[in-house]
Amino acid sequence: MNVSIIGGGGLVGSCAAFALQAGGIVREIALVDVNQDLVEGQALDLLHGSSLTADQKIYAGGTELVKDSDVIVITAGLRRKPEESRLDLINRNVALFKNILEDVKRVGTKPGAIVFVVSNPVDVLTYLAMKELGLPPQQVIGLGTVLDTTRLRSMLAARLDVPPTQVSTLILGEHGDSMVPIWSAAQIGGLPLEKFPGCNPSLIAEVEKKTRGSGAEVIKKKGGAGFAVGVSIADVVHCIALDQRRILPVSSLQNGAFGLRDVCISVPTVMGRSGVMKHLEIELWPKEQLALTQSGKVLRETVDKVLG
Ligand SMILES: NC(=O)C1=CN([C@@H]2O[C@H](COP(=O)(O)OP(=O)(O)OC[C@H]3O[C@@H](n4cnc5c(N)ncnc54)[C@H](O)[C@@H]3O)[C@@H](O)[C@H]2O)C=CC1
Ligand SMILES: CC(=O)C(=O)O
Repeated sequence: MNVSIIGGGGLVGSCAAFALQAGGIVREIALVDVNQDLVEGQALDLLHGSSLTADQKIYAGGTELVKDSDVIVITAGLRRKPEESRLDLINRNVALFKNILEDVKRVGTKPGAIVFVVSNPVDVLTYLAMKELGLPPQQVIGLGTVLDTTRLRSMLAARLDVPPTQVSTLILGEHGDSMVPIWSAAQIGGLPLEKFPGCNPSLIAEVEKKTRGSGAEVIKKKGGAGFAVGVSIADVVHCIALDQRRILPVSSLQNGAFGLRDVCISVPTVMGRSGVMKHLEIELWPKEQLALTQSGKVLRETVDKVLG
């Protein structure tokens, strides 16, 4: 498995590369960035630790490297400011992103390669990538609400003093202001969250509020998310590499699940070596379904504006 990261010199791209190195599952990690010195420095720094991690090839170069990749991760792009929404970034990031897609098209991709978008606004840019690259929709995904979901799980675990890996909750919808926590399906160690000792509605509301604001909080305090988004990206790449067929809230083109159509948005998605294998639909609480429908509408309207 050969993975390239376009934007690999930046914070998100380099943290993803480090998480992939620590994971030791993928064989090659290629870092691509317009900032040559920075990306060469990142690759060198990673390479220096490779005798203590796994037998991987790690190197930097230009966009031509993506033609040999099984997964092409795109993290290149501008960061939002703390007071900006992810959708506000659209005006600043679309032109840059279209140039990257042109470059990828020019060098070409391997048959079956998965394009994995992380740059924001991720759902809109995933749709753009799917349209511009002309790849089958199952081969184009976005990180969607994978990061939001791990943030929610981790903060709920800390608040209830339980191991984070025992928390099973999900956020669906937009990676942005209209994200939808699915409390109806939340469990801890197989027990329903609402009956879990110490849990109550005000604790749930507090954790939800913290999760919604956590991206902006990290930007304000350290400039942008790195470690958590890095491990989130690696988790999705490992699921693809090992054909694990796990259910992940990645963003992908919808064709009817939860009433969502012609929009890239996060729903429970079975992910394997071929990319998106299946979208799973369950009955939600009516207010959750309504919020998911609304989230899809927000994204559809933005896509209409961007694509004219
Ligand atoms: N989907 C998600 O959950 C998350 C998405 N993000 C998004 O990821 C993106 C990157 O964030 P950071 O890494 O913090 O920014 P950064 O500024 O640290 O890195 C961006 C990198 O992209 C490179 N770049 C710019 N244009 C390029 C091009 N045409 N080709 C190749 N490389 C290019 C820059 O040289 C820079 O190294 C932002 O859009 C941010 O909003 C960040 C965190 C979470
Ligand atoms: C930047 C961003 O999207 C986040 O940290 O959630």
